[in-house]
Amino acid sequence: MTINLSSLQREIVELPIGGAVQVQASAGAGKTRVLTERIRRIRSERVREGVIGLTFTNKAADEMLERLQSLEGDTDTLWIGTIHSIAQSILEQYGHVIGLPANFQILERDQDRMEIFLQSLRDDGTNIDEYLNVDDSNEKKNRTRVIQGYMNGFSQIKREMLNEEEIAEKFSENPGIDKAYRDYQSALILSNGIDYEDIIVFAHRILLTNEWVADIYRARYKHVFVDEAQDLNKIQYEFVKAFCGEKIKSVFMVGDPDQMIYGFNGSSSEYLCSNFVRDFSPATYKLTENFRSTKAIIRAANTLKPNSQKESEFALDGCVRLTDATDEKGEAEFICNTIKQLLKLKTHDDIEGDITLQKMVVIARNRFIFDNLSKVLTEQKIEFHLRKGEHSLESSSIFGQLLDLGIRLKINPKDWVSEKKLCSLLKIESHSEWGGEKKLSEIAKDKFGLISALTGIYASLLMHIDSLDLSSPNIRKLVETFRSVLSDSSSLHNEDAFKLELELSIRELESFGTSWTRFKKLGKGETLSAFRNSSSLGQLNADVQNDGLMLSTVHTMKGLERDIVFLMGMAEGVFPDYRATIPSKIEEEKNLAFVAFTRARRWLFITYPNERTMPWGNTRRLTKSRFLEKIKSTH
Ligand SMILES: Nc1ncnc2c1ncn2[C@@H]1O[C@H](COP(=O)(O)OP(=O)(O)OP(=O)(O)O)[C@@H](O)[C@H]1O
Repeated sequence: MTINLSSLQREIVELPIGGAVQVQASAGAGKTRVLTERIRRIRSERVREGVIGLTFTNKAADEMLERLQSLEGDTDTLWIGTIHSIAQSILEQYGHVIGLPANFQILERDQDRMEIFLQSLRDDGTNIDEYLNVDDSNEKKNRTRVIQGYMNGFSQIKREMLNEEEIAEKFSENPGIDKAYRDYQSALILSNGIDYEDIIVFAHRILLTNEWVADIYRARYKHVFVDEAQDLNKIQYEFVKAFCGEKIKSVFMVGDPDQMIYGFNGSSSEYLCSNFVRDFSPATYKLTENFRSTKAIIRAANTLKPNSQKESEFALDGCVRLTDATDEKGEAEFICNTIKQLLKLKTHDDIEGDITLQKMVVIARNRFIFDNLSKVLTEQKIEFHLRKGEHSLESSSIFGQLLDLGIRLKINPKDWVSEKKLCSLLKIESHSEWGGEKKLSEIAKDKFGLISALTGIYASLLMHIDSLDLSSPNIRKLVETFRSVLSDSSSLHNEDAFKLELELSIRELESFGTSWTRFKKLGKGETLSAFRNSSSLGQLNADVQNDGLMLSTVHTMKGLERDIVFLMGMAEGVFPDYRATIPSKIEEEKNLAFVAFTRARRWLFITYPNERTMPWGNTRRLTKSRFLEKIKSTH
């Protein structure tokens, strides 16, 4: 297969193999194309040398794999995944060398990590429950925010690899944080849990302190690629560096500083632009030709980031339209009507093939902006779906929750957070403060306080989970058994609530089964623990049928493109977000707006309402977003 490459793109792909390369490329300049083509070239010339490709999202990893699908050769030495999943797999293999238990579990929910923190405070004699137990709801919120502030601090300490002195300096207004942090870490370890940041922190530690482990990987993978490298944070960058050590020099990083949108996660384009240059002395390239968008869109993007991109030789004129509406409903109606007109138009010289809903997307700064639009789309019978983020939805039926909690407990009996939740769901006494003693089958024999026609099924579910073989669980049998048990229960009651709960239980059981099938198909492992951790990292989300018009936040639209883009809610306070008050935050909002504009291939419709209804009923005047100051509608 031959792929079009510009002469500069080709030059990068053809660079001698072995050295480091940095590519800074603007939106639509073909970053992903250059990266995958270079991997293809290395794979064809150095058949035996493994390649590792690091991305930030599972979607990006899947897309890269798809583009490389036709590659010949040993696929065992092509390892494409998110930084987290690759680090996690190092932990699964070699966690023991730094004392990590084999059944460690990723605590992906904020709420679970918070529970661990609260317990560590209780153990330290702090009466945290009394502190949080206040009647005044505002005060309660404030106090919860204080606790959340600590949790954010812990993440920052890990991400930025702060030592004691640096912690004292950074958190000078909160001198207790260092001790709270150490207590939190001990409590996490006691429950065999690790949090997201720990995945990278621990993998980094393994590679740094055990050269022999790092050498095993380095013997296999000789070339490292990092996509969207503008989003690296410190620990992630250091992880890549530790992976390479002195032996791997062939490191290819590509990114666009104008699209750095994860500042809240400690990301900084400095790692791509400065640290990488300092540590690896790469050949450096800049790609500015935008192959994706029409002239009108490139002009609009350049109003935000002057001279960031050039039109490609073949760029069409395209169009950008700015429209305001009286209120949010008016804005939603305008979008719906325009969509209908476009569909009626059927074809246009600017668009290849028919104009369809699949060629369009509506983007907004946050998902709440879609409320009015969703209503109007439903009324007008226009099919749509909201693009989901990376993380799987939590179960909501009791059966689904028990399945999840039961499996967590089966893997890790020390997981007292799950035990507490499971007991509270079944309305039984928690066995002990710290859990870990009671087996699921014993819990199943308890007299549940939960009144439901399904309690017998819940008990047998726990027994069944308890009997699973940890190293090779028969999940298919579990799913089949309970699908038929649940289906047979439909005649037990006629109430709507019961039927709905039953339906949801079956759906959640089936999606659990689908995740297992995906886990096996992707060859992610055999054990129950690997299955759960893979699921925590969002690697097993089923490819849901996404029909009709896509609605997406800017963050979930990153890296994607559509012929026709609607960007709605472009008013001050919404975009930029009202919380962005300092210059660096405003700059990041501008990067987000830049990402939003540049998702469009042909036409961009930007809208904003002049008035907004607040949740308590009042209305508020809105003004046009500062990011539209220099935008002029084209016709
Ligand atoms: N040399 C080329 N000739 C024609 N089209 C190209 C060329 N290079 C890239 N493209 C097309 O331009 C679009 C953008 O490419 P790609 O997605 O690789 O860019 P990107 O730099 O990763 O974009 P972004 O960062 O904005 O998501 C794609 O539709 C791609 O097929």
